[in-house]
Amino acid sequence: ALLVLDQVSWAPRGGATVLQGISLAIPEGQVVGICGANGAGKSSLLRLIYRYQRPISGTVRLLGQDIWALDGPEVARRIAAVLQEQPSDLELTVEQIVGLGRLPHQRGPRISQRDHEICAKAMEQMGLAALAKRKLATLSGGERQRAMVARALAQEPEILVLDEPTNHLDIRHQLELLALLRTLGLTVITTLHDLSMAAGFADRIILLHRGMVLADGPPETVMTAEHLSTAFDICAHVDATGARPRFDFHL
Ligand SMILES: Nc1ncnc2c1ncn2[C@@H]1O[C@H](COP(=O)(O)OP(=O)(O)OP(=O)(O)O)[C@@H](O)[C@H]1O
Repeated sequence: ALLVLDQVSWAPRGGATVLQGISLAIPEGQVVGICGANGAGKSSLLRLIYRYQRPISGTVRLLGQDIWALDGPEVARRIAAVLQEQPSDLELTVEQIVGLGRLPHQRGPRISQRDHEICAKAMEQMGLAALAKRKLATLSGGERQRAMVARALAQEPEILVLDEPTNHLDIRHQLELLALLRTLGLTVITTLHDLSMAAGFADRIILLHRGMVLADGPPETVMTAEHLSTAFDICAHVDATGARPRFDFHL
């Protein structure tokens, strides 16, 4: 497997355990959706994977190597994270933001022709070519979100980690983004709140519940009425007779 989490636990300093005993092996090219209730630990799990937070026990390994034994730029060349934009990003133009994705690859201060081409392609893929000179502050929420994805693509990673990438996107742009993510041939690990979207998109769903893996596997085995009722503390009904599962939820 490309990425292996072995008995990983995490807690904030002095705080209660947020993630406990997480073991996963993610093969190259797999598209993984992480689902679960608010506070289940989805974003915390992603932060361990893109090496922002260190597990308190267990290891996260990339091709057998503990990611904490790799240096920062090496991790950044191999794992890119798409997060919500930061306030400091807002004054930058789209092409500057996307250019930041090339930083871990640059040897000197100069941006090469190849870097330019890679950034142009990433902006093109995300439908941002016409917005290249615009400051992020002037863009709509969806356009900003697409700029953050373009930056990650410019990083040319092996693993793309995304935290709620469909936030702010209208339904067409949600479908387009998920379709694009599938065509990249990358290993994709993303949190998704929309269960129908997750079921239609991911090869594999990891359903978290109170910091532990409640279910892990193909959408049809994970998205059962029983699992969803437990994970979200609701009454779930799943109609699995069609091409895609249909969900019906009530309290
Ligand atoms: N740095 C931190 N310090 C204290 N508590 C934290 C920290 N990071 C996360 N937590 C707590 O850990 C739990 C899981 O948070 P996390 O953001 O991973 O959940 P999530 O599943 O992504 O939730 P949501 O769907 O609401 O985004 C929450 O109770 C949160 O308050």
